[in-house]
Amino acid sequence: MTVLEPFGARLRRAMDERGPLCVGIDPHAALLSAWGLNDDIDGLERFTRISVEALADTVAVVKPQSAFFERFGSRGVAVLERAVADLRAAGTLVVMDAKRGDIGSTMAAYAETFLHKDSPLFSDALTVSPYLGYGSLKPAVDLARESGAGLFVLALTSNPEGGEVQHAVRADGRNVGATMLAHLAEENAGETPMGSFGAVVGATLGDLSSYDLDINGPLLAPGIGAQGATPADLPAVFGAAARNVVPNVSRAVLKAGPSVGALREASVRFADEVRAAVASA
Ligand SMILES: O=c1ccn([C@@H]2O[C@H](COP(=O)(O)O)[C@@H](O)[C@H]2O)c(=O)[nH]1
Repeated sequence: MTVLEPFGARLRRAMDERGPLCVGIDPHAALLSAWGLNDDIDGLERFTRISVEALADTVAVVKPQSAFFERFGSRGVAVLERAVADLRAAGTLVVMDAKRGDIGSTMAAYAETFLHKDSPLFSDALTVSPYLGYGSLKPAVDLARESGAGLFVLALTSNPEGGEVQHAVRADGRNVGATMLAHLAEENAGETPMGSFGAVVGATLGDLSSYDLDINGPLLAPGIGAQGATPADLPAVFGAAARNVVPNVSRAVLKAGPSVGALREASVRFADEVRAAVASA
C-alpha cells in the first residue's frame, strides 16, 4: 500500500499555504433548486462538478457530506468517488464527512472503505463517531496511521442536542466531550508539526476555555454561516487553540453558486475572514 506523509503534516502545510478554511460540498435539495438544477442524479453531478471546479485550487480542505450523495444510491456514490479523485488530484485535502462508528469488527470495514489507499473512496481524513466507545475506533486509528490518513472524532458537536451526550459527566468527574479530547491528545503525543487525529468542535459553542483543546492535532469547527457562528467568533471560542482550527463553511459558501467565480469569491472572502480572526487569537 502506498504510504502518504501523515495527514497532520500535510494539513499543517496546506493551512499555512492556503489558510485554514474548509468548505463543505453539501448538495441539499434546496441548494440544487436554488442553482436551477433538478433534485436528481444529473443535478447532483452538475452541482458537484461546479463545486469541485470552484474549490479545488482555492481552499486547503474540502469536506464532502456523504449523506447527500448516498441519498441517490450507487450513482450518487459514484459522483462522490469522482469528486474525491478530482479534488485530491488537484492537491486539495479531502475530509470525508461520513461520521462512521460501529463495533470494532464493523468499524474495520468502514476504515477499509475510506482509509485504505486502494479504495475508490480513499480520503485524506474521515469523520468518525466515538459513541460506541472510543476504543471501538481502533481499526480506523490503526489503518489511518498505516496509510497516512487522519480522523476527526466527534467531541463537541455544533448542534444544540449534542450536549445531552457530550456534556454528560463521568464517574471520574470529566465530561464525555473532554474525555474524547484527552484520547486524541494521547494519539497525537510527540507528533510534529501536529498529529493526524483531530476533534470536531463546533464554532457555535461559545467560550470553551473550560476544555483542554490542546490536543496537538486539528480541530474541525463546523457551524459558521448557516448555523449562526461567524469567523470573528473563533478567538473567543477557541482561544490559543485557534491556531489548529480548521473552520468549516458549507451552505453559506454554496449559496453563492452556481457561478464558479461567485463560489470562489465567497470562499476567498470566508478564507480571508478566518485567517484574520485566527491571527488575532
Ligand atoms: O458538529 C458537527 C459536525 C458536522 N457538521 C457538518 O458540517 C456541515 C455544516 O454545514 P453548514 O451548511 O455550514 O451548516 C454539515 O455537513 C454538517 O453535517 C456539523 O454541522 N456539525
